This record gives sequence, C-alpha cells and structure tokens, in this order.
Amino acid sequence: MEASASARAAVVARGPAVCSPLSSSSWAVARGADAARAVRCNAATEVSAPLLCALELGLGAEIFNSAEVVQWESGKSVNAIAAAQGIRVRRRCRPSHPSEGVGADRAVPRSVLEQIVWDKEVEVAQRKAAAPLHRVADSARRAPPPRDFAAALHGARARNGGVPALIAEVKKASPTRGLLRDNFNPVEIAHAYEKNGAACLSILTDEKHFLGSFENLETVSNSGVNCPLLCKDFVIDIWQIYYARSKGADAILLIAAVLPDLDIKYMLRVCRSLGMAALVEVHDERELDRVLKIDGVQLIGINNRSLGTFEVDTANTNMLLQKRGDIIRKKKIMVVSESGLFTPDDVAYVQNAGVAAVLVGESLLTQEDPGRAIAGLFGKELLL
Ligand SMILES: O=P(O)(O)OC[C@@H](O)[C@@H](O)c1c[nH]c2ccccc12
Repeated sequence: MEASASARAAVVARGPAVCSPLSSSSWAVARGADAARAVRCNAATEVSAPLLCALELGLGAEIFNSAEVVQWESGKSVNAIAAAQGIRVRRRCRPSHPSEGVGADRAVPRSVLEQIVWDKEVEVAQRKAAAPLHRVADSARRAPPPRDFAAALHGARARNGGVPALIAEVKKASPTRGLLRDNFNPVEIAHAYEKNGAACLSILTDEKHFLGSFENLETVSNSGVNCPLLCKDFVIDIWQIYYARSKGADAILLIAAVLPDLDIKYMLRVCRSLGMAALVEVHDERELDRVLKIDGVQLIGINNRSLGTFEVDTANTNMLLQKRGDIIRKKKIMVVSESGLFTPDDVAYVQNAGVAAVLVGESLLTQEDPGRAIAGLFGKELLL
C-alpha cells in the first residue's frame, strides 16, 4: 500500500498550510490508496494531528485508526500490538488484515466483549458506508456546542458536600440482566433523572446487546434536558465519536479493554478537537496503569463489572484507588465508580474510596420511578 511520490508531494505541499509542521515518520494511507487520500503522519505520539488535518482538508474518508498506522508501518498485526498491552479482545474485520482470525478461531468469540466488538466492527462498517466520515464530521461541527461534562460533575459534587455526582444511565437492557424495564421512555427517564439531581446522563447507543440507539441520544438531546450527555457505546473507530457528537453527545466512553494505547491517545485528540470529554474506562490494574501513562486523561471510570466475565464487585474501585490514588490525585484526574451500585452504603463505600462520581443504571431503571429512586440510592435528596 504505497502512495505515489506525487501523491505524497501533493499532500505535504497542502498539509502545512493548515496544520502544524509534521515530522517525517510514516504514512497513513486511506483504503483505496488514491492520491488525494494519502496523508502524511507521525505515528509516534502526534499521530492524530495529521489525521485531523486530513479531515480538515477533506481527505479523511477512510483513514485508519492510530494502531493501524503502526501496524501498517511495522508489519505487526494490530492484534499483536493489542495483546502486548494485555488486551484480550481480538479485532477481526481490519481491512488491512483480512486474513486474521480465519478458520475455527474466526467463528468463536472468546468472551461476550469480544462478540460485542466483532458485531460493532460490522455495524460501524455499514454505518460508514451509508454516511462517510467527512459528512459525519461536517454535521458534528455544525451541532450545537458541547456542554462541559467534567464541570457538571464538579459542580454537583460541590453542591452536595462531597457526595459523588451522579451520572444516571438511560439503558433499556443489558446482556446479563436482559430487559430492565418494559415501559422504556428515554426522554421521560432523562427528565426524571435531571429533576432529581443527576449531574450528567449516560445514554446507551449500542442496539444489538443493550437495545439502545442513536435515536435515543438524539431525542434526549433535543428534549430540553440540560445535563451533559455521555454516549455509551463500544468505540472502535473515530467515526463513532464524530457521529455521537452530531447526535448531541457531550462526552464519550473509551474502553481500555478494547482500545490499544495509541487509539486512546488518538481518540482523545479527536474528542478535544470537538470539545467533548472522554471517560476512559478501566477494570484492572494493568488497564489503569496504561491509562495513567497517557497525557490528557481527565476522567477515569473504574468499572466494577468485568466486561470479560460480567462479575461485579464494588471493592474493585476501592482496591484500584488504594493502589493508585496518589498518582490519580497528583494528576487531578476525576474518578467515576461504574456499575453495581444499589444502596446508600454502596455509594458511601466508593465515596470513601475517593471517587468524584458514580455511574448508575440498573438500580434506578428497575424501579417504578427511576427519578425518585435517586434519593433512595443516596439516602437523601440530591441538591440541584
Ligand atoms: O447498570 P449498572 O450496573 O448500574 O451499570 C451502569 C454502567 O456502569 C454499565 O452500564 C457500563 C459500564 N461500562 C459499560 C460499557 C458498556 C456498556 C455498559 C457499561
């Protein structure tokens, strides 16, 4: 996949007019490798800047994610790069490695998370075919400005005397629990959450495994709620970030169990360029250590649920904060405890562990009135 010399010259000639000067390191070449799509890029640390430039230039219809650039440059499979970082989820639909995961290996996902990611690869490919990146990026940039997700958490926590801020989740179903409620009206639930003191809302958009949708995100966003919105999905491609922004998301979830470091760095740059926050989710010490080495992470979610086994243990938040609390505080990173919180004792436990916020779905959604359930969860009404 070599870009022609004239293509390189053309891009390099156009690039610096819009972007900062680029060091010579590698080439990310769009699928199809035509001249107009060749993008010069530095694959070491600044990989996203040139790619963002490429978008500005209208070149970026099919640009690879960062880890793919390294793969392309080093000849290593992206799965080998991910595995070296402890990531157990394999990717299989990488266009540049169509032969990966053939045979028996290809047919059998090793975990629910791997199945979800494989389904997501198919979904994103189809969505991209229908709405190419440059078009989605255009509508993302035309969307109403994003609201400050982190500031909303900060403010709510300060108002409530240090009680963790609430990110309340709008989720119809989950792979482990099945349907969470029959009468699922995302707009009604969102307003009930906001009225009862939620600082931010998390909207599930994965359709296949959580019965969520981008329509839910969009209708909630257009319904007059003021809480910033987190798009909760399995992001594997920057296309999804632009799409989420175009549908009203103010923040997006990035899952360290799925994304190699370079993809996280790249995606953080994309978020920053759109004014969005990123909640970077970890479950274990290795993932947390990887994420703590990445500059610019402001929000870390500690998932009490393993996405591999789906077991939940709130002690996970405590354990990771005991081990890495010092460095987290030094870096002024806000921590969100995610999943499996049901009682005021659960909230007090993670509050004592040092979290700034909690992300709660099931325990609110399974109650008759999810808004009123908030006071039950915290043992008191939250101040607005
Ligand atoms: O419903 P719970 O147990 O309160 O959990 C909410 C949230 O943490 C959970 O939905 C979640 C955390 N990380 C995720 C990643 C993808 C999908 C869902 C999630």
